[in-house]
Amino acid sequence: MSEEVQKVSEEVTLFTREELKSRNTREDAILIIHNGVYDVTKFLDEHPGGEEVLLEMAGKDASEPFEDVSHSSDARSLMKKYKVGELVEADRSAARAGFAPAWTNDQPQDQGNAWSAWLLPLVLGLAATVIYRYIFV
Ligand code: HEM
Repeated sequence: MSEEVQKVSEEVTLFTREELKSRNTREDAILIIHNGVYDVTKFLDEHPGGEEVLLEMAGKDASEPFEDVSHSSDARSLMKKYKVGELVEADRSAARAGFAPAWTNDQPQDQGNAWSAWLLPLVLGLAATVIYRYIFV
């Protein structure tokens, strides 16, 4: 089992962003999506969103526009068919914006906000109590 995994990982072709830059033509179109490298040359005609958008992003990182469109799970499994490799470690982007759970990075910030969220009602409550006592007692 572990041997099999080893074998698969050895077969992954690694690319640098630099060498992919020039692969932006109708005859040779690649996309970078979430650190994966996709050869979409044969997919240009079939893409439901049209070939223009793919050609516009060819040779570049299309992670953001890909997520902006909210592609279906069908689209996500279809893209596996066009995967030809991955970016070298040094060129990978750390954030997988579209896939990151919302709570991962925001937690400390949320806790900070929780404090100020408590403070305002507390001060307003105290002020209301003081005013009430001043007027009615
Ligand atoms: C290998 C990469 C890609 C695959 C396999 C793919 C696949 C698909 C599929 C199957 C659809 C039909 C709707 C759906 O199922 O979500 C679609 C729609 C679309 N895609 Fe892609 N796509 C890819 C990359 C991109 C990129 C990089 C962009 C933008 C630069 C893009 C822009 C669009 C647009 C604008 C639509 C039309 C949405 C609509 O009409 O509602 N796609 N794509």
